[in-house]
Amino acid sequence: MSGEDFVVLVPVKRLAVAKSRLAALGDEQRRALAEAFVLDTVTAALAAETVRAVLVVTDDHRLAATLARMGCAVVPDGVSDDLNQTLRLAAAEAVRRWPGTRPAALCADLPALTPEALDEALTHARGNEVAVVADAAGRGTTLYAAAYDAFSPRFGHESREAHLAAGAVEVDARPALRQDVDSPADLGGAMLLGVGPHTARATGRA
Ligand SMILES: Nc1nc2c(ncn2[C@@H]2O[C@H](COP(=O)(O)OP(=O)(O)OP(=O)(O)O)[C@@H](O)[C@H]2O)c(=O)[nH]1
Ligand SMILES: C=C(OP(=O)(O)O)C(=O)O
Repeated sequence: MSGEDFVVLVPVKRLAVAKSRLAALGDEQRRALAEAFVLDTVTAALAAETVRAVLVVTDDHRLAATLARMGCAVVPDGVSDDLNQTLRLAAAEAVRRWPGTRPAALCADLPALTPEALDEALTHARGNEVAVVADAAGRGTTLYAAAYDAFSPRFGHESREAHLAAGAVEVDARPALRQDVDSPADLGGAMLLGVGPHTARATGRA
């Protein structure tokens, strides 16, 4: 598992509009959960042994300040409303700042993520030009890691299939890395796995 050779790129939508599929929980709770998921996700990524740096991409200025205090590098979106192009630009910035590293895009809604789960998947990813981890539903993608020259993510609708069709290799991962939270039911799944402290507080479990 040795070698801090990955820069983890974490895209984060502005909290005012993030996690719209949790709107039924009320605006305050939607926002609190969206923030808690980000904080638990980056806490795990920062602690992973294979990770040289965590580069968060966000236009949320208040959250950016919090994340910088935690030890993340933060850049604004390169373009508006185009997650994949924003990630490509962030990958270029990552390789410029940390030469010799590989970019890996990680979704920001993984409150059960552990450093060990991320290390294990990135270790498997290392042997492939492009590697992905599917979300718990088997339709989306939680992690996309690629050599810089091949870095061309296709996050969005049915992204697992889109990534595989473009030649990515799917790597095994623990549930902690696959359980993204898009809906209230997904939150139940993450709670069963065990969530990080921010999400535990936001759900009243801490
Ligand atoms: N920086 C940035 N991050 C984005 C953007 N769109 C989505 N993301 C992030 O990309 C990941 C997947 O996002 P989505 O599923 O599209 O959005 P979400 O906020 O998680 O959930 P919904 O609003 O319910 O779709 C999450 O980490 C988002 O925060 C964007 O335009 N800019
Ligand atoms: C954008 C994606 O995430 P979500 O499952 O959160 O929509 C995706 O899986 O490609």
